[in-house]
Amino acid sequence: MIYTITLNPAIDYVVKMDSFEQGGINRSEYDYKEAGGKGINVSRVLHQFGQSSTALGFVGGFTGKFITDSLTELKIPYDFVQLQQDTRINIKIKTETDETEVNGLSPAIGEAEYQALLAKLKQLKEGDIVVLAGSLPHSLSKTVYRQMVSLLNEQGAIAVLDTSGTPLKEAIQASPVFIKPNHHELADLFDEEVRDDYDIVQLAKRLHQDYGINHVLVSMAKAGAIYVGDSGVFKLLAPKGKAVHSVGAGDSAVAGFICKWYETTDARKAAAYAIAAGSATAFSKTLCTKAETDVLLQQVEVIDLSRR
Ligand SMILES: Nc1ncnc2c1ncn2[C@@H]1O[C@H](COP(=O)(O)OP(=O)(O)O)[C@@H](O)[C@H]1O
Ligand SMILES: O=P(O)(O)OC[C@H]1O[C@](O)(COP(=O)(O)O)[C@@H](O)[C@@H]1O
Repeated sequence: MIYTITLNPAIDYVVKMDSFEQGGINRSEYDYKEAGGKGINVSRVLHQFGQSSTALGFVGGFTGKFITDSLTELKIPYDFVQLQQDTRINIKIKTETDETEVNGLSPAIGEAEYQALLAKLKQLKEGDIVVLAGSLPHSLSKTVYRQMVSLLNEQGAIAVLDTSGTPLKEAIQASPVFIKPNHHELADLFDEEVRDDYDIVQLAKRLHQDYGINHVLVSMAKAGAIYVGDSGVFKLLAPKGKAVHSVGAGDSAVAGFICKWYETTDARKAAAYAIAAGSATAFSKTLCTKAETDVLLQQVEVIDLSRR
C-alpha cells in the first residue's frame, strides 16, 4: 500500500491576473481553490496514474473540511487526525511573467493529536511506501520527520521524503529510501554553492554513500533532474514547453517516481517518469494527467553520468 503524510496541508487559492500591482487593487482573471500540500498533491497525481494511496496527516476547521470533501469527490481515501484550528490557506498569484506565493501559517498541533498520528504510522506494514512531504507545522519539533523515518525503517516500510531546511537535515540522518530535493534545497542542506551538474552529483553522492539513501533525485525545474543512487548516476533532460503553472511540479515528480518504481522497481524508468510528470504539471493549469505524462515521457532524454 502507498500512504502520503501531509503534516501541513493547505487550500491552494490560485489567482491568475495579467499583472500584479503591489499596494493597488488587483482583480483576478480567473481563480480556483484546490486541496493542496505536498503529500496530498502526491496522492492526487498517483490517483491520476491509476495508483491508489491513502492520505494521512492533520486537517481542521472549514478549510480542513474543504480538503476532505475534495478528496471524497476525487475518490481518494484519507484518514486524517482532526485539529481544533483551521488548516491554512496558501495563495498562489500567477501573472504572465511570474508566480508569487504566500503560504499561510499552520494550525497548532497538540501532543494528543501528534500521538494519534504516530499511532496510525505504527499500523503501517513491511513493504508499504510512505511519502512524508512538505513543511512542518510550527508547533511540531524539527525532528519529527527523523523520528518518523526511523519508525518506518524499523517497521520495514519504505520512507520517501520531500522537505527542506532543518527538517530535511535532521531526517537524512535516519536514511530514508528516496528523497527529492530541488537543487536549491540540496545546496542549503550542505551549505555549499551548487554551480553545475558536477557539484550536484558530488553532493547527491554524499547523500547516497554517507547517509545510505538509496535513491536521490535532484530536481532542477526546466533543466530536468539528476539521479544518483543504487541504479547509477544520470541526468534527465526535461521536455521543452511553455510553463503555465509550476505549483505542484515537484510533487508530481515524486508521484511519478513512486508510481513507476512501485510497478517496475526500475529507478531509471521511475526517474524518467518523474520528470515527465513534473513537466506535464508545469505545462498545465493544474496537476498533470496520465495522458499528458505519457506523451511527455517520449521526450525525456537520459544521459549517463556514471563517470562523474
Ligand atoms: N519550466 C519547466 N519546464 C519544464 N519542466 C519543468 C518546469 N518546471 C518544473 N518542471 C518539471 O518538474 C520537475 C520538478 O520541478 P522543480 O521546480 O525542480 O521542483 P520543486 O517544485 O520541488 O522545486 C522538474 O524536474 C521538471 O521535470
Ligand atoms: O508545505 P510547504 O513547503 O509550505 O508547501 C506547500 C505548498 O507546496 C505545494 O504542495 C506545491 O509544491 P511543489 O510546487 O514543490 O510541488 C502546494 O500545493 C502547497 O501550497
